[in-house]
Amino acid sequence: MADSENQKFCLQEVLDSFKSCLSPEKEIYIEHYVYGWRGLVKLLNSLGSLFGFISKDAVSKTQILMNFLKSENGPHYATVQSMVKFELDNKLVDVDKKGIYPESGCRTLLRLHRALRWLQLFLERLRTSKEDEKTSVMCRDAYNESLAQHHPWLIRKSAGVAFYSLPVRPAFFEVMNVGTHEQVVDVLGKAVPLLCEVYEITEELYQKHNLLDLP
Ligand SMILES: CCCCCCCC/C=C\CCCCCCCC(=O)N[C@@H](COP(=O)(O)O)[C@H](O)/C=C/CCCCCCCCCCCCC
Repeated sequence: MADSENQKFCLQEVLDSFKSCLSPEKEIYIEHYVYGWRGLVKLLNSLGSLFGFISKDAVSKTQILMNFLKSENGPHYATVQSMVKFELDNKLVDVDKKGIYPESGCRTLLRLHRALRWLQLFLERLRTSKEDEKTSVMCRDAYNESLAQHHPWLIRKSAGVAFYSLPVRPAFFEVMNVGTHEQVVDVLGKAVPLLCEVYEITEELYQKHNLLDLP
């Protein structure tokens, strides 16, 4: 595991990464998008071994994208928009069924994009919840409304078991590392619309190119 994934989680840092990933022309910089996810993985790693399989998958997907960025084709992977154009123009995406490009940038980012919807729904629930509401229920409901539709039975069951071990809301707010609970709610109020914007831009782009069901 990279050192950065062992460091202390800070919600503000994650927010800053997702903020930096949007260009003035509303292009999405993959590097900052990946930093945002890596920041979130720090929190996941602090939640215990039941979340290990989720963390492993998130790390592997961010690593695939980073490897593209560092490759000789790196400049084509600067933004989600340029990646989509490059991979489609050069037929580097398995569009209908898995084939010779099982780890294309487009399908890898799609998995994180779907997870971003879960995150958005979960954070909005956290933000508007009352002190005694269960984080496991908020997380499960957000998951069922989003990612679960794309996961097989075994993953859904394992995720469900992990959710039960989530800390209670006040403890979760402490882990965010941004100060008082009012401050956490305030930062969440900024984070949710930002994640929503990044999500919508990607969703529209993928829809336009028929990429929303990549195998
Ligand atoms: C203020 C922050 C509070 C929230 C912090 C959340 C921290 C979450 C960090 C990372 C989220 C994990 C992202 C997971 C990406 C999953 C991508 C995916 O769908 N992968 C599946 C399909 O991939 P392929 O097989 O097609 O390559 C893969 O099969 C999935 C494997 C792992 C299971 C994913 C379950 C995701 C559950 C949602 C995350 C729950 C984390 C709860 C922490 C509060």
